Amino acid sequence: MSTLLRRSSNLARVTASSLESTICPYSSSLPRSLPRSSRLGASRTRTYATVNPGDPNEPKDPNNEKASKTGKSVAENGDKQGKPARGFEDLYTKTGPMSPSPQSSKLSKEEREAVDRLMVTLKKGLPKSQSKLLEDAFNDMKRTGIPSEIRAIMDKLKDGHLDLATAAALIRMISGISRKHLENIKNSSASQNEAKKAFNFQSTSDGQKKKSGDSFKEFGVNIDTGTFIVTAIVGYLLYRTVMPGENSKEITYQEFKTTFFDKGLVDKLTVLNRNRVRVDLHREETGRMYPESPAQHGNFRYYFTIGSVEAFERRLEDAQNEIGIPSSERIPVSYVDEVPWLTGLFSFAPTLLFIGGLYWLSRRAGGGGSSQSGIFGIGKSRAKKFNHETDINIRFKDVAGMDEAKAEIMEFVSFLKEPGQYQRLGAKIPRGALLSGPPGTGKTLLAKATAGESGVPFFSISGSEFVEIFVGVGASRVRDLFQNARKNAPCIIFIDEIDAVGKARGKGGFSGGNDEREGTLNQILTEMDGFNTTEQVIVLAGTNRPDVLDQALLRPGRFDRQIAIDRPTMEGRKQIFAVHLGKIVTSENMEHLTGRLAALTPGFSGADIANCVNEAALIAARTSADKVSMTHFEQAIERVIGGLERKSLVLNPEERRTVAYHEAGHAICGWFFKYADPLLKVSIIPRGKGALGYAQLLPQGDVYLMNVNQLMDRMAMTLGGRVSEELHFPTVTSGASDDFNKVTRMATAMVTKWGMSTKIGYLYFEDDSQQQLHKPFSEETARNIDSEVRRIVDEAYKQCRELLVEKKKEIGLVAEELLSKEVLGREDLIRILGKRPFEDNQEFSKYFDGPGAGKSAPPPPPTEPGPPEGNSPEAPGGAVAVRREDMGLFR
Ligand SMILES: Nc1ncnc2c1ncn2[C@@H]1O[C@H](COP(=O)(O)OP(=O)(O)OP(=O)(O)O)[C@@H](O)[C@H]1O
Repeated sequence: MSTLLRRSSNLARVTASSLESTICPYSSSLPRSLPRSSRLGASRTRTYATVNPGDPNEPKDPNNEKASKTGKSVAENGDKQGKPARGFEDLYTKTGPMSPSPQSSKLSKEEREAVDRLMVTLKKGLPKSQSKLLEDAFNDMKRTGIPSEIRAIMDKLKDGHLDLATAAALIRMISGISRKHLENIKNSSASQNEAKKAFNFQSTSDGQKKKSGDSFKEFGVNIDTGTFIVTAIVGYLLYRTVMPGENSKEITYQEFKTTFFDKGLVDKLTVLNRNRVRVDLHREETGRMYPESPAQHGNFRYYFTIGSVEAFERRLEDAQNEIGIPSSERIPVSYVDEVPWLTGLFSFAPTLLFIGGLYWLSRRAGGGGSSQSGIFGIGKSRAKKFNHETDINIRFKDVAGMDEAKAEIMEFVSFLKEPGQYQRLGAKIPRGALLSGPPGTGKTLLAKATAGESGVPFFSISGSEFVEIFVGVGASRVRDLFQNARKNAPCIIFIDEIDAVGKARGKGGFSGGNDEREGTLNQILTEMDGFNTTEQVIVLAGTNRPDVLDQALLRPGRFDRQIAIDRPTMEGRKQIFAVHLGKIVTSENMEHLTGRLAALTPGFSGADIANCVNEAALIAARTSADKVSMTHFEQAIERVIGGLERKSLVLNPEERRTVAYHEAGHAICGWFFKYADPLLKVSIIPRGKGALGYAQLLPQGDVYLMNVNQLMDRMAMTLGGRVSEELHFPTVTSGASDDFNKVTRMATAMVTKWGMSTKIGYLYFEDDSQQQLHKPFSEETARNIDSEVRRIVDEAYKQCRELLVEKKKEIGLVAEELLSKEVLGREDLIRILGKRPFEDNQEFSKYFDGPGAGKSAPPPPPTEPGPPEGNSPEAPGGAVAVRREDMGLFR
């Protein structure tokens, strides 16, 4: 047989006979000669691979037919059957993002099968609704084919080429498809509904529904649809082209020669990158000879490796000479330097990364429940709009206390209600008001009440919501917010925590990179300037740190009014309790209850009070009580101040004894020092963090100033625990460390801030808490401060020791009773120690010694006006305001 093969004239015969004998032994209808012309084979192969839309053998799509009659494209017909895959429509129309080609290219059978396989794989990883969408997209694609431009690109890819121009065309086309798709869907409410259904998205519930925000929301949803289609196309292309296992097979040169070349099946050869040869076969002949072979499929190729091009050419030449192929019919060989697919893909990577990144950002920016989703909503304001008719039911009556602040802000209300009255007289209303004060003092509440009273919409946003990682987003959100507000005028904008964006510029310190924040602030400044005097938009802002704000914000014409809202006074607390107790079921006498609770909670903010009332109700519910009683309120306050009872913490008897004597020391001091605050309760039940016991002393009303006597008594009382330990035990414990901390800070403040040391004089030195490199005083002054602090503390110690030595027996009585009962109230102390030898403040006596006071169950919780520490905020005029955080328990 080998001799025969060497004779070229016998080739056809041998090939035919071998076919007859090995594959189709009974077929006599085979052509006697097989085509040698590679061109003929190639054209047949192409016809097989790509079915032309006009191919008479293809079943005719009625819509296509109709379309061709009317001159319309498939997409333009738009009915169910003929509708192209969503996102492809414009590729068939003149207005599409691509060149106006009305051509589409149907998928071949094998391509349809490949799409099915791909679909099965992809669907595995998708949720149901989305896999349905993907299936629809693929089915549409199978039904209507793919745009001819994509076909062209695929053909190129099939040939193994991926030049940059093709890659760019692909990207351009895909982005064109998705852009056009989005535009279409945005304009088409029908499509919106479909997308909504598919994704089961919730619609927003607020009143803005019809406004621009919503279209963005749906826009965001449809991005997904577009993405699916684009994904489908890219996935398909990649699948068809990248999966080498399906489309190619490596063989050796010997296999190539004996299996294909010698049998005349080779159509053409392509030398790739000078080291590999791709074999294109005559499909039909191969199919006949090897019906099982994948080589008969349109895009299947064999490859073999060569050592060098010269050697390959020589071998091929010899082989062709051997079988006698005339030079005119030699197998064509072409040479291609191609970018391998993976390399090509890598060159794609930046673009893909970019597209993926944008997509991811769009998802991220759309999160957080904002009314806009997608990258397109990133510059939109996230302010929540409260509708005055439905959402804001807060009025001034709900804001207790702060009468001055209310009076101040009332002017805004009357301007919004009756602007004419002001405008007639040529008065300009202040643009905005800055509400400043500690957390939870009711700033937001007051702003809401202002909106509620004036009956206008209320936009609420927090300063931090302006800030994004992108430069310019903050400013754009500010612009959007003010634009919205102008459209809804008259209205109120409330920017909470404005210090997040309103910090003084140029004070970034080492942090740098504050451009975005500054840009946002500048935009706020500009917008506030931008209102004309008749525009009824009031800007209210809240902050805990008015001191750090940029001065430009505070100048007249911007936040003209600065309203300081401090923690409520005794009277304020009563009113706030009254507001919150309104919702609670209790049979206590309201007047007495609110007064007593207010007395128990010096330094509490409105939010603390609201929390206490709620806690009390929870405690009552936990104990299945049918109403909330004084006991519950007191337990709640104790819990808020002292922390949770730590029942699991079991002290050994010796420790328990030490704690009892320590607390008894504090209690005796509180009882017998004239200027100490009256004692309310002593306990040796561990609570909160590290408190093994505590003595609770209650300030007689709100304290704003303290004199030297009060300070000395308080320091002496603070040292009472340690002194008692010294008097009753052979050694002392570490339990007094917190007391020493307080005493030292108090004495230091007396020396360095309050001018209470004659040696240092009337000087004020900043705290050293910021670890300044250079102390603002000399070494000598430092030594003097040290010695003065020491002297004051020593004096307090002496004072305390003198008292406790004298009252050693009483300490023992209190401590032993404490050991047996764990908690002693005021009544117990009166029983053990007799009446306090000093007159108590009337208000205090009314709630704690009066006729009603005894009724209240186990005495209440811990609070004690904190020592006027060095860092405690000072009220105007140097008065020291008592803050809740300054209040400590005498542990
Ligand atoms: N004067 C008040 N009257 C009634 N309730 C109050 C008052 N002040 C505060 N509250 C209660 O405290 C809660 C929190 O108050 P709000 O949010 O207004 O504090 P804020 O000053 O804005 O706090 P932050 O500075 O932390 O934002 C309110 O919802 C309300 O229940």
